[in-house]
Amino acid sequence: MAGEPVNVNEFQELARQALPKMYYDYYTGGAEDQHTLKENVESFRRIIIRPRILVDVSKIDMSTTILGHKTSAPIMIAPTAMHKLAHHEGEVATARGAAACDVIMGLSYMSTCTVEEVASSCNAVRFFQIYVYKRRDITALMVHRAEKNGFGAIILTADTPRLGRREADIKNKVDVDSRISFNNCDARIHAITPKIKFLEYQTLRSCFSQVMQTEMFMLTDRSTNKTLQDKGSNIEALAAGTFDASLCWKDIEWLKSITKLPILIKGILTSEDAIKAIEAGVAGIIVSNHGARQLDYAPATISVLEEVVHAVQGKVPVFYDGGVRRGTDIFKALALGAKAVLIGRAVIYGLAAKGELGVKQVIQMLKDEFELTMALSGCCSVDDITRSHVKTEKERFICRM
Ligand SMILES: Cc1cc2nc3c(=O)[nH]c(=O)nc-3n(C[C@H](O)[C@H](O)[C@H](O)COP(=O)(O)O)c2cc1C
Ligand SMILES: CCCCC(=O)C(=O)O
Repeated sequence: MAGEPVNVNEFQELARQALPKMYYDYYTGGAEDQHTLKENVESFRRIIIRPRILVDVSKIDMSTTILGHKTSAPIMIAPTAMHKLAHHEGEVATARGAAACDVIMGLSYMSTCTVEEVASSCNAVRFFQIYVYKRRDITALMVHRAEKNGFGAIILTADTPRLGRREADIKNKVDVDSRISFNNCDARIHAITPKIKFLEYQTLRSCFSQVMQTEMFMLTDRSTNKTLQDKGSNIEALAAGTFDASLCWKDIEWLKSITKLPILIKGILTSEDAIKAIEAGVAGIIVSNHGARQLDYAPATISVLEEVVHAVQGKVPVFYDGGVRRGTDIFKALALGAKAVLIGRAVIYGLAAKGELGVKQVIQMLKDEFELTMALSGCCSVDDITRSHVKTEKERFICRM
């Protein structure tokens, strides 16, 4: 590619060049046929913007407030795992990029920098995403560490009782570089499980096999005594061994009992679940299909946003993620009722291409595109963006009838 990247797709190409194939595939991939993966992006293309003209757009204000935090634009960093696979500075670089652009940083439970490192690296407003482990005590400790380190909310990811089937990862037998470990987990294990304090976490692989003895991970197929790594995705195996597939609605009560932080629930795709989430007392909903990495043939996220927004009736803010690659996508999601969007892969592409600078450039690019979209649509503030600014495919179809 000649010159500097001018859009997210060009950053994706730089990331492809920068990363070992195994990691690039992990970051970009979706589940099974990757039908939903394509639809997440394609469905945005089928929504048309209805611009208004002759509005004074000489001043555009993109800022908004998310759970009481003022932010420069309705954009957050989605929690995504293991940023050190993309860049040696990992989540610290991502958080600094977010801080530089004055947007909120979502930190993954499966991060390769600790909550303490991220907290001390910059002043980004940060939310902490959790998976709930079979070992609830471990998850509780992670929540307390996030709380102690000034995180502003807990994002409970609720669409991952098991990891989706990502076939590239299976083929690649995706594994993690031996210099990298889930630092958050390491520190946590040392802190709360004195019995295994003596263990050396030299490599992630040895971490896996050692921790297996504590029955947190079950990386060994007991019938053949072969590690799963010989068979398929190590990341899937990690999730299978640690994530609590019995997690259900009543557990939100448990989460509320261990933290005062507001809880956002991530992974809602239906009005039924949106209503349950409100009944459970969450502070906000993230409409998400996990970047199409979980259930293939789940709906494209943008196609169900409005259903959820209607069910929620303004009781809590509704956030959106999935397939956002352009400022116009952000505009469309807001027009359909989202308070803000979370950006997953696009940020990783920036990180892989250029570290902190790349994260900053990707977010800035999306902000610039969004600002231009607002101006060309006749919207001066995010509150000016209304449902009448877009037409969905269904509405266009009805018009033709
Ligand atoms: C490589 C990768 C890792 C992810 N890891 C996590 C994670 O650790 N926790 C989580 O809740 N979601 C995770 N997600 C899902 C994102 O938070 C988000 O829902 C998704 O990336 C949004 O779609 P997009 O990538 O098209 O923007 C991950 C997504 C990707 C692509
Ligand atoms: C065990 C790590 C899971 C990270 C994740 O959520 C994803 O890859 O989508």
